[in-house]
Amino acid sequence: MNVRRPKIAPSLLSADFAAIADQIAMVEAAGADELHLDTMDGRFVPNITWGMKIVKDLRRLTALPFDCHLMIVEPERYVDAFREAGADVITFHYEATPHPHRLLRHLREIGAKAGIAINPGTPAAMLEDLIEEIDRVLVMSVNPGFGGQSFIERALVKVEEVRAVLERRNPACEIEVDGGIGLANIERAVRAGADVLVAGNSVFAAGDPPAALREMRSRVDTARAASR
Ligand SMILES: O=C(CO)[C@@H](O)[C@H](O)COP(=O)(O)O
Repeated sequence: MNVRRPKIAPSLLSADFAAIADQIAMVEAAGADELHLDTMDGRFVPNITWGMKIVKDLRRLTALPFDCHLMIVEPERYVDAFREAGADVITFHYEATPHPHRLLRHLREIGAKAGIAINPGTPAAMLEDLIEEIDRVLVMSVNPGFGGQSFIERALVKVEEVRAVLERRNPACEIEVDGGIGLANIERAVRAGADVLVAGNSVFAAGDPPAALREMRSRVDTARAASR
């Protein structure tokens, strides 16, 4: 049974980068467990965000773990640089490389937590031969590329499927859910088996972001206690 305390990871994609130091300090003070940093290349996804330089500069602002989600083609070309820039968890997309097994092993070799993400159209079963190599499975609950999209309910079934396999073969591995997470679904995501909840717009676009984060924290803890 999974008894870990779920983590909440505000997604900086939705933050105001003109005031990024304040935005990070705000979510850190409100209890964020880690920060989610989305790198997009305009090829794997239609949007473009930031690279290693930004990660390296942000690293100086906080000791919170950095969860770097690479929505890029050929992620193997860049993971070492993201690690050197300060990434703690590096998550690449199953759909973005022909060699996910090799890349997962490499991530552990360079001292990163090895994360792998699956798009809404990718079945959980595609991870079957990788399970023991993974530290974190990221189940996308929107199609990657943009913040503020609607949550795809089917993702919860996928979280349950992944949790069932992990319980048998790799119980230390975490499950992260990313996209459209907010008060309407965060408890259900925890009950399905999620350990890490990424929240972009539901935190940074809220009228009172610290209050929104604290409410999520409270609901997440209640949901985990009830599912024990
Ligand atoms: O990876 C992505 C989007 O592709 C996410 O990390 C978003 O940043 C989540 O934002 P919200 O859906 O929570 O607003």
